[in-house]
Amino acid sequence: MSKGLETRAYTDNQQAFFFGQIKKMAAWATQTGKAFAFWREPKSDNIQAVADFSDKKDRLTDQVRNREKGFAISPFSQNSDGFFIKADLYLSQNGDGSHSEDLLDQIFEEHTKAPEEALHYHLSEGQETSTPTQESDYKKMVTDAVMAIESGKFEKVVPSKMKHETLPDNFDLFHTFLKACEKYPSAFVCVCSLPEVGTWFCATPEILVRQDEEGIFRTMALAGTQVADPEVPLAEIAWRQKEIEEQALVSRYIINCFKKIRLREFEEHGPKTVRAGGLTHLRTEFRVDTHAVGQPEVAHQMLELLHPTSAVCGMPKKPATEFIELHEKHDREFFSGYLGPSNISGVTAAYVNLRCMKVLADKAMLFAGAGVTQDSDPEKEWKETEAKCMTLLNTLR
Ligand SMILES: C=C(O[C@@H]1C=C(C(=O)O)C=C[C@H]1O)C(=O)O
Repeated sequence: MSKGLETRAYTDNQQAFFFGQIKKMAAWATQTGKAFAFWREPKSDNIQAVADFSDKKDRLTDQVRNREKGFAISPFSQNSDGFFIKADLYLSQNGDGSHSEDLLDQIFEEHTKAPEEALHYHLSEGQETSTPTQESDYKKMVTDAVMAIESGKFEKVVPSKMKHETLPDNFDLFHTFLKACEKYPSAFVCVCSLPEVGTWFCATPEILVRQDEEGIFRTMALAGTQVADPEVPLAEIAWRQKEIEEQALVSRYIINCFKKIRLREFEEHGPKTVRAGGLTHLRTEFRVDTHAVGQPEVAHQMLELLHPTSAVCGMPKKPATEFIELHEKHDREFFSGYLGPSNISGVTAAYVNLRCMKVLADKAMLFAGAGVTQDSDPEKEWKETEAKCMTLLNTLR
């Protein structure tokens, strides 16, 4: 098992101390205009955090490739850059973060006294006015998508919606984060907060790329969705042709990307039915031993080629993107983009920003999409997006 996936027992004191540090970091960073992120990787209990000391955030360019330590967040649109949060400060619950208590207190100064308050986070201006997607508009979009598919414009598209939820009076983002960590042990749970962007929170089931310190590269084709019936064992869940084809398209897309970088030796496992919160999906996992195949740059190369995958955009990519740009009334911003740690404890990972929300002062903007193919039913796709939104709504209510 790689270093990032260890689990350890923490004493209550250790935990309270570490959680206090994260709260102090967030208070200091928010009040001084610094970017920060904290996260927990799937099947790990190690919460990690980074903060960038600079006032102006770097646009995401070559930092991941250049092996800089930090945290990357990239939007859905390929026309705008993401951001890179440098790990000037790195905290890790398992003790890998190498900052002494004194040094941290010095950095956080007056913020050291207020760790009991609700977690502070950056707010972005300008988005509060965008209106949530109406059910009728979403269904019309699905109908239009099916027509476009029938007329041969593309094979698959993933229309999305945006939904508002009022935050509870006693809302505490850190508490919500911990609740999501507990409820969704297999998800990548993350808070990413920048003055330029605002604050995003996700509990996503989807790895875009992950390469660990042993050089093992992973990605996955995740698509096809059903609301999980806890009574039915995973092995007994049946899939319709529609979902099987939809997921196979994503697998094919990934294999094509491997071909583009002339990578022939990869392991393919699946498709298998997997649970993600209250949902089940079909998933094929891909694994490459980058040392054995002599291609150490697979993660960087694949990141450029994969994003956005047909799981969140469609196939072929260009006409599907055009459909999304033309039909969706909201700006996806960082929804269905990617985010994750870069060169932290030997791990570089980008997860697809799904089951996510943008956190505002008194409300959240939730985002969800559903893969539309020729056989899609507008009612079913709408219900699927509602079910996807429940992942985070269940941590708020
Ligand atoms: C687009 C989303 O999820 C993606 C789309 C899926 C689908 O269409 O069945 C399933 C998993 C994800 O790859 C989302 O969660 O908003």
